[in-house]
Amino acid sequence: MPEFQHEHVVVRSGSRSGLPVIIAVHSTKLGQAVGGCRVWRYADWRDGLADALRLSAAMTAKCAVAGLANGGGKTVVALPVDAELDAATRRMVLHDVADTITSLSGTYATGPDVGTTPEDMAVIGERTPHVFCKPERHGGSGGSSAATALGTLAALRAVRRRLHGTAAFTGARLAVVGLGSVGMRLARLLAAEGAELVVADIDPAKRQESDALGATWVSPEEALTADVDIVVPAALGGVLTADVVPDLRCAAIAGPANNQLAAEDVAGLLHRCGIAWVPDHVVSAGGVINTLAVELHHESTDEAQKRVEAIEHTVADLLHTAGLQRVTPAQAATELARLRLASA
Ligand SMILES: NC(=O)c1ccc[n+]([C@@H]2O[C@H](COP(=O)([O-])OP(=O)(O)OC[C@H]3O[C@@H](n4cnc5c(N)ncnc54)[C@H](O)[C@@H]3O)[C@@H](O)[C@H]2O)c1
Repeated sequence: MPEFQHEHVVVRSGSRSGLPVIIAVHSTKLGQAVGGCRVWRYADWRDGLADALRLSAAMTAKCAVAGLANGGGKTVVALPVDAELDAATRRMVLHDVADTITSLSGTYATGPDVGTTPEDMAVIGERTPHVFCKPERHGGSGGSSAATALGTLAALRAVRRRLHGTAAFTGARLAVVGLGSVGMRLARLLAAEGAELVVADIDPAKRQESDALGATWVSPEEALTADVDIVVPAALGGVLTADVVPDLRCAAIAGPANNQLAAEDVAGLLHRCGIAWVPDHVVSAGGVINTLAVELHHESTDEAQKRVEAIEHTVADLLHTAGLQRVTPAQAATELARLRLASA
């Protein structure tokens, strides 16, 4: 039986919506647990619970590796597969989430995630102060995609330096898979720095802007297996399967998409094939770093940006340690998180 590693897990029927509201607090060893609020459809509410357990543990690792004085948590509202939330029901759900957060006495604060927006955080904020990323007009720092893109760029600089001895992107070849709010911002930043881009998205409407950036538009499968220096997964998880690894032609993979590995052991497989994979929780930490710097520590946007850009050093150190100790960057990140938690 797997060990129960969470400090506190609440599952309750929302008193207004009747929907399952799940909050998993994985760890408060380093400080208040933080993690987004996912409102998503599940075949079984227990799948939502499994998501909350897994994602809250990943938030603990993310905060620890990023050097934040926070722990990991996650909210999941498990909707039935056929559910459509009208505006009134959505408010009820968000107030149910807020009351569940209140019941945790400040040990956990939430923010946006899949299926929620900064506007939703303002609704949660009507009933609890423990919420980040409200829109700026409501006193929050808004969405985190820009900081996540900037942090990803910083991570890619470290990878680029490790591969080619330079952090400049001129002439570097990268494939960005997924041109959503993070991926498109990142593609713009990379194109502005002279990178040669291969890009993909399942939404053909993204093609026009990518053409304007001078990127080569291909299918998502072609982008993943493109002959480039670095593949940047920036869409959904599970893209790195054991089957796809032999077809990969890149030297490294580093992107913000959550849960890129279809199974844990794919990290070892990539390593044996000579492909450096940087864990997504390290690459995508820019959003949470920026939010906490601005909203919790009241730092200026410049100071927050410097913290986000420091992801370059975190990734450089992990790649260096992994090389020295002959372990995967994922193992090096796990060990770093373990040490930071142990010394808390
Ligand atoms: N937004 C953030 O601040 C943040 C922070 C941490 C992690 N992430 C993760 O980064 C990833 C991207 O986040 P986002 O906010 O840009 O999401 P988004 O929903 O704005 O964009 C996702 C994009 O991927 C495309 N897409 C979906 N399936 C695809 C496929 N199979 N192949 C190619 N493209 C596909 C979508 O059409 C969309 O354009 C997600 O995995 C998210 O969980 C985001």
